Formats: sequence, C-alpha cells, structure tokens
Amino acid sequence: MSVRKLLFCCICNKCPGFTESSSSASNDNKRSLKSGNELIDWIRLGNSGVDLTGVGGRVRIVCPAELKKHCTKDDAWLAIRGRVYNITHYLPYHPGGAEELMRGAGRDATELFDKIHPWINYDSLLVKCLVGNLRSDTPDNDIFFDASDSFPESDLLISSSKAGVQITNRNYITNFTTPPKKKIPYLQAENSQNSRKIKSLKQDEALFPGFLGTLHVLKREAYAEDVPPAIFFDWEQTLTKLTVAIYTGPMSNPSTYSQIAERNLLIKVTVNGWIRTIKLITEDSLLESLHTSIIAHKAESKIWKCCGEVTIGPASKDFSPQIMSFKVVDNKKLTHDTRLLTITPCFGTVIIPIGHHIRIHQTIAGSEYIRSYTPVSNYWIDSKSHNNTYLHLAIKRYDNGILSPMLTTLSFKDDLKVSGPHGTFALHKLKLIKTILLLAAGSGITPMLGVIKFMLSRTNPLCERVQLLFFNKTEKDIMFQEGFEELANRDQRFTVVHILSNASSTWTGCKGRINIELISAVLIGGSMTYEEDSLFICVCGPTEFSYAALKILKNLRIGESSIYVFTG
Ligand code: HEM
Repeated sequence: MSVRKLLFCCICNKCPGFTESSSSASNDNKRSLKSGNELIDWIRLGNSGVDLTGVGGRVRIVCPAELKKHCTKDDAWLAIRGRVYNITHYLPYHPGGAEELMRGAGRDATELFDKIHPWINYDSLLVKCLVGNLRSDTPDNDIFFDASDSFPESDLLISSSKAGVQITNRNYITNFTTPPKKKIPYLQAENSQNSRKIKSLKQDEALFPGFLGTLHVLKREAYAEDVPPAIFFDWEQTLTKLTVAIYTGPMSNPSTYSQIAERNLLIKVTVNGWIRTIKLITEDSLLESLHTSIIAHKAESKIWKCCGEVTIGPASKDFSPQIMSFKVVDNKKLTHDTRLLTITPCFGTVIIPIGHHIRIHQTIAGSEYIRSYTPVSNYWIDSKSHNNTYLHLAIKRYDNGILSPMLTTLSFKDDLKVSGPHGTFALHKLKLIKTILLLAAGSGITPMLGVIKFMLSRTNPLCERVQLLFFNKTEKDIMFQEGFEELANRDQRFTVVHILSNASSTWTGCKGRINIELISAVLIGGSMTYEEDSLFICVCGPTEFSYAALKILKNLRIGESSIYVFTG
C-alpha cells in the first residue's frame, strides 16, 4: 500500500460529520440538475464502458499548450493538482452548472476548484475521465506530482484496457462519501513540539480547509524527521469488497500491518519511525483481507451506506516492531546453497518498506536465534502465485550455522515467528538522485532489488543510471542473475557487473574483491557520469565488505550523506 496520493474529502455536505464551516461556496450557485443528470446517472455512465477520456483511456503526459486547446464545451479538459481530466461528459452532471465548470476548461483549475469546493472528491468523480499528468516546470509541483507517484489505486481502476472489464465484472461502485471530516487529524496539533510550525501554517489552513491545508503541511514538513506525518484515509466499495486506502505522502515509504476481526479493521502505519493506528469499525462484518492495499471481503454482499467509524490514533514514536505468526507457503531452490522461502502472515497483511527487513525469531534448544532478511518483491521471482500477502526471503544455508539449516528445510504450513519491519533506510534520501551505484555482496543483494525497481520506475527526476556491482565467490553463487540480465536488456539505464573472488577458469568477467581501483574506475573512470548532488551509493554485504566499501568511498571523497549502508 505504497499510496502517496493525498485525498480526503466528502463530495456532499450531507455526509455525516460534514461541517458548514468547511464550505466556502454559496448555495446560490447550486443548480438543480435535470433528471437523468444526477450523481447516480454519472456513475452509471462511468460504469457503462463509454470512453470518457476521449483519448482511449491511456494515461499520458499532457503539456500546458495541449491542455489549452481543449477549452470548448464539445471538448473540454481541465487540470487539478497535476492531473488532467476530460470534463466534456461531466458538464451536464456538474451540480454547479456547465458554465461554471467551463471556467476551469483548458487550464490548471486547481486554484479555482479549491476556492469553491476543496472538499469535493474530484479524483473519484472523474476517475474515468483521466487523460494524464500535466507536465509542469515548477519545482513545487514536482513534490506532489512526481510521475512515479502515479496513484496506484486509481490507475488500476481507470487504466485503459482494464477499466471497462474490471468495472463491469466487479460491479464497481466508487465510494464518494469519505468518513466524517471532523475525525481527520490532518495536523498533529497534539504534538507540542510542532506548535510553532503549526502556527506558521495557520494562514494556509484558513484559506484551504481540509486536504489542501495538508498539502501545505506536507510540502514544508515532509522531510523534517521529527514531525509525525499527516496520514489520510479513504475507501471505496463494490457489492462484495471494501477497499481502504491510506495516503501517507510522497516518498514516505510506509510500512503497514492490518488485521480484521468481524467489524473491526485495525491498520498500523509506520512512516519515518512514527507509528499511527487507524481503527475502523465497519458498518457490517468483513471477512479476510485480500491483499496489501487492504481489500477485504464483506461478510454479506451489499452496498453499505457508509464505511463505518474511523479513528486515527495519535502518532507515537515508541515503535517496537511486533512479533507476528507466519506460515510457510513455499520453499524452493534459488542457487546451490540458497533457498527462496515464501511465507505469509497467519492474520492480516504486512507491508515491508523498500530497503527494510524482517527478523525471523526461532527458539532452538531453549535459546532464541534471530536473523534478518529483506523480502524480495514479486518482480524478481519466477512465481506463478503473485499473492501480495506473501513475503519471499532468500535464505542462504550455512552448514555450520544454527538457524539457516533449519530455515532452509522448512516446508508448507510450518510456523515461523517474524518481527518487523526493521531498518532506517529513508526513501526521501533518493528524492533528487539521478544516478545510483549499488555495491552488494552475496545475500546483501536483497535490499538493492527494491531500490533498483524504485529508481527505474520513477520519472521525476528521471533516473539516469543504476549501476550494480555484485560481488560473489563463484558463478553459481550469483542470485537473480537472469533477472538482472533481462532488466539490463530492457532498460539501458541499468547495468550490472559481476565480480567473483573465486571464479572458475572459464569466467571471463571481473575477478577479485572490492578495491579502490575498481570503484574509482566506475565512478571516475567514465563508466558513470554524474553530478555530485545527484549521486547516491548503497552498500550491503558482510561487515568486512561494508567497512572496505566505506573506506574506499571515503578515500574517493564521497560525502557521507551520499552513502547508505544496509545493516541487518
Ligand atoms: C474548476 C472549475 C469549477 C468551478 C468554477 C465549479 C463551480 C461550482 C459551483 C459554483 C458550485 C455550486 C457551489 C455550491 O453551492 O456547492 C459547484 C458545485 C459542485 N461542483 Fe463544481 N466547479 C468546478 C469544478 C468541479 C469539478 C472538477 C468537480 C468534480 C468533478 C466539481 C464538482 C462539484 C460538485 C459535486 C458540486 C456540488 C457540491 C455540493 O453539493 O456541495 N466541480 N461547483
């Protein structure tokens, strides 16, 4: 549930908990809609399979000049918060009237929209009308509308080919009524440390009640380590399923843990070391979670009037990772001495942030043994079952070890105690990074896998280079080799160099251990061109390897702030 979208608003002031003071628009402007042009009719049109985007439903980048051209009633586009929508079909359904809505046509209408009704859940209403992301030159916008920030939830539902099929098949009805506004703790006012900062933001808040205020908060505070992040809750439903989205802000790399007990859905979200608990007492009973974005089966197939009662607890820093029970789903060979163990939580779902790890706790002969593993995402695994509740762990067997011989022989349905997530890797360190060098040895490759995928998928700023130097003893020790080759063939920005310390006579690649000549040849010798501020280096491997790498990087005058060493 790596959701970064910030969206929390009611679409109508009839929602419970909606306060008059939230509205800045006057009722005089409201038109009565012709019969056949009401909200329900608009939802029906959206679900009818008609292409409301006018461009075939392919989400793409729109430049301001193109947006400008779509300004007539027959062909009207409008942009809000960096997203461009085709509003042509929505014109007769707009409760404020078509003329009013046309005021926003052909331009970035964010300010206009926010002046009148910032609480409207425009993104849900126009979910089928999304043309693409507005290309913007202003750095401020980039904070929020990083194209890598592509709002996974919505995109799943609107993306071109899938949308029509999925929606009719699933009887999709979008939410449109988020829970009571008064319960949104969009400012952590209870935290006295922040009172000074909060005061300075009061003006913005008054101007833009609700979520826009939060955008301002996030913009200024997102990267301040000791400020609990604002988080938001949204939901949508079909007859049989409830989907809950928690919005945590850009680059926040959240971890979550969720559990369901009939009408109680408990979600724990951790962002930058702050833990928040969201408790939802639903209108009716739920069954199990379906996957990590918390889609839960309803006990009875019906549409609920509202989602239920949501309470978002205060932020706390006392985050002691909890111990959870897991079961083994699969155990298969990865290399000659490494197994890929697939495990799933016995209850609920767990999300481990990029670059973080879990710990396996095992009691053997009365003593507890603990070992850390970074889960490997589905992308790297040749697995038919891409179930999002699974964690895949690459476990190397050390014959003289205590834990690994036991873990590598686990089989289906065996129990495991797991704690997590653990780690200090902060994704926002990579915010401005265009070139990344990854130095990994042996099973130290696992945290790099998430970083590689993240860097290559982001576009703002566009990542220019991901260079992996992967150190192993012999050819047969190399994990995920095929995956690397495939990726390198597909994406020229990614390169991998394998370096073996004990290569066979047939090995034609690099040989040796980590050394300054090798690293300086990569960094300075020309295979990587970079600007100092946009370079980052990650290191992961056995302790001696990490020390050696750090020493070399120090000698090459790479600043500490540009290096992150993963430790278990
Ligand atoms: C940006 C240009 C827009 C303008 C100038 C505009 C203007 C207005 C006005 C004057 C009203 C009546 C105010 C009231 O009394 O509630 C209204 C209501 C409404 N507008 Fe817009 N609007 C715009 C965009 C949008 C968009 C993009 C959406 C959603 C897709 C939207 C959805 C609504 C809804 C749902 C209402 C009814 C609000 C309520 O009942 O509280 N509007 N709009």
